[in-house]
Amino acid sequence: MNLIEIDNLKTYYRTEAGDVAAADGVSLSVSPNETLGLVGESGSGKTTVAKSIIRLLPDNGDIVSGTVKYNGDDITEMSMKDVQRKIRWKEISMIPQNAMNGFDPVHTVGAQIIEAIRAHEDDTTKANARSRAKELFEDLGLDAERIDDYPHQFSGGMAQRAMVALALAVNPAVVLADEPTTALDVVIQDRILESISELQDEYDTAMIMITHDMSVVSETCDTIAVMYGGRVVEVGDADTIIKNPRHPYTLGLRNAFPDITADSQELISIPGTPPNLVDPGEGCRFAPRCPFAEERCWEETPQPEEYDDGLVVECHRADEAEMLREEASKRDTWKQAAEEREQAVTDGGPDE
Ligand SMILES: Nc1ncnc2c1ncn2[C@@H]1O[C@H](COP(=O)(O)OP(=O)(O)OP(=O)(O)O)[C@@H](O)[C@H]1O
Repeated sequence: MNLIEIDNLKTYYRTEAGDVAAADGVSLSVSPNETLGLVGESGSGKTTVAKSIIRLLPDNGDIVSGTVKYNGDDITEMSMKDVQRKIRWKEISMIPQNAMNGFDPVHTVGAQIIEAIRAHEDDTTKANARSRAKELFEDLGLDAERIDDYPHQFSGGMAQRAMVALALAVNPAVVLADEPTTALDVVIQDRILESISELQDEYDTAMIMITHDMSVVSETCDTIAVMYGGRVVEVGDADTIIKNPRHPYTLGLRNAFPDITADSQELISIPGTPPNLVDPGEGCRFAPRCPFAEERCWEETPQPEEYDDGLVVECHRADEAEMLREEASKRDTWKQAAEEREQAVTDGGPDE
């Protein structure tokens, strides 16, 4: 049974330029003990999806349609009071992008973890909560004595680990981890990911791991959802997505982290820029950057389709995956497409 079930979620930000369709019809699900990796370039809508789940959107952000069900209850329909009392932190916790911002600077880190534990478990004594906080610190490779330090006394990596401790302290059913290891060195990154997965096994926690780094997801995730321009363009089993994806965008992303695949050694970035989410228009949002775009890709928005490898993909040409994989592994494919596009823009300019 799915713990979290997101169906056709649309979350928009109101701006002077118009509504930014940051999540534009996102459907996803997560079950207990599953780790779902949410990947995609900056601005693709990953954080928006996570913040929508626990209703932590900024003032100009609105869930305009769709549902987010937790254990069958639609979080989007709950009063904010109920979300705060019953869901946020207790059932679903979030490790934010910048851990330092997650802590209150005037209280010690330990005091904040102890308070979180006691706020959700009325019968836990302070001493018990304290020993649990210390245990978590140790699990995460932190010196247990440091729980009496203030947040500013921690380095970035330590604060990040302490944030993981805080997020896990209340044994939530779901943890939303937003780039939990960005800006940390590789050794600490590995250690954090390892600790998270150990604790996850112990408590059967489900996790949504947001990252732009394909190598992080390859190590930790069971399922991967690839976001582009506010939509999930490809989702399925992590191994399959990493080794044999179908969407050209995933193929492009994979090229940027060549160490995760044996057959592509070159580091190739995807030329072009992400779409404008104020008025994305008809057609595939990736078409302007896609080396394989045909006429219909510009005109018809591809709908999600499931293939026999279990992948659900939004691409008109996903059934030609073998050819796409072969061609996408060549630098020239991306370079030529970008050059042709540039030429078309020049040719198509206003007539003098
Ligand atoms: N408060 C806001 N007001 C207006 N637009 C916003 C706001 N927050 C985010 N956006 C826009 O919504 C889109 C999705 O942003 P989001 O932060 O969800 O993406 P992301 O994939 O998590 O990126 P990153 O990895 O940089 O966090 C982007 O175009 C972003 O500029």
